[in-house]
Amino acid sequence: MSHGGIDRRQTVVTKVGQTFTTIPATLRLFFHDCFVEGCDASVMIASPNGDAEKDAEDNLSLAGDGFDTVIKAKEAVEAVCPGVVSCADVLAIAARDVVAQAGGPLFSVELGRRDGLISQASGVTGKLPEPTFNINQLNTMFARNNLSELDMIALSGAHTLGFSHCDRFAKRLYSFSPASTVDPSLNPSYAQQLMAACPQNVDPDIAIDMDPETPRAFDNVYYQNLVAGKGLFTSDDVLFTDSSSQPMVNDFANNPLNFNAAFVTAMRKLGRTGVKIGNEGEIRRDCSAFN
Ligand code: HEM
Ligand SMILES: [Ca+2]
Ligand SMILES: [Ca+2]
Repeated sequence: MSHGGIDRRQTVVTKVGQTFTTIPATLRLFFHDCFVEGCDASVMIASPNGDAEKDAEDNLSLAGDGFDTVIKAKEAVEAVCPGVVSCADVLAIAARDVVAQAGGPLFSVELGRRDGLISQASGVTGKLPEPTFNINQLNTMFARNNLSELDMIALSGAHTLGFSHCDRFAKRLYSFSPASTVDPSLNPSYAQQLMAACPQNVDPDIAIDMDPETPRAFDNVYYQNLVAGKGLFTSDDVLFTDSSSQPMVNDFANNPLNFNAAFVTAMRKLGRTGVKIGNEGEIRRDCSAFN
């Protein structure tokens, strides 16, 4: 591998050493980039007017450590071979690297993406899944990005890592339905645990581990949690409660290697979403600004 590759990888390793959040933040950033305008680093653009993709409501919870990782890794690459590797490719590689650093599968990523020329907050509306989505809404949105139900279930396994703010699931604890304030599909002791961590009117900055068992390990415990009624969002929970997707959740819960293989396949497919070539894009010098 070139020195550019070594320096770039070292940048990610150093950043993870400084803060664990680097790992989930970078993985989620890749997903949010690919689902809006394709994998083109459109999510990285900073606008002085606060109207870029990253300013959209659905992107405000993207942790700064993800952006920081990509900007630093790109600088390391740029120092050795300027103008060759796009920010979109650096983001895809960084997402791969953080999965491996958390103990997940190692895999190669396809390269050659160009960086996009558009980044608008208004363009995000309706492109990203909501935690309240049911299985049909999830399947429809992933299918629009050429991802199958199996890919969707495997990619949801990213929730084996990282944090969520309380407001994203509070309704399941306090105002689920007229018949039951707590979502009956939640494991009762898990619901208690969530209520203790997220009392009503909690500080909106409080975030909790999405995987209550192994929050720092990229593993198949996410699926074991779903089987146990410990899926944090409705969009997680439905993967097990829906009869069409339940067999795949059981398989991933029981066979970590099947999960790893499906995750790698789905990440590669995700990385092909709306890829730009030639004059459809550019190789940005600075990931946060158009050239
Ligand atoms: C299936 C539909 C999905 C929904 C509805 C969803 C929704 C969410 C929500 C609401 C959060 C919490 C954000 C916060 O409060 O800070 C979150 C976090 C996260 N999501 Fe997803 N997500 C989905 C799929 C994915 C996919 C496909 C990936 C990556 C492959 C991903 C990776 C992550 C990661 C790593 C975090 C933790 C971020 C952090 O700790 O900074 N998610 N997701
Ligand atoms: Ca994008
Ligand atoms: Ca885990």
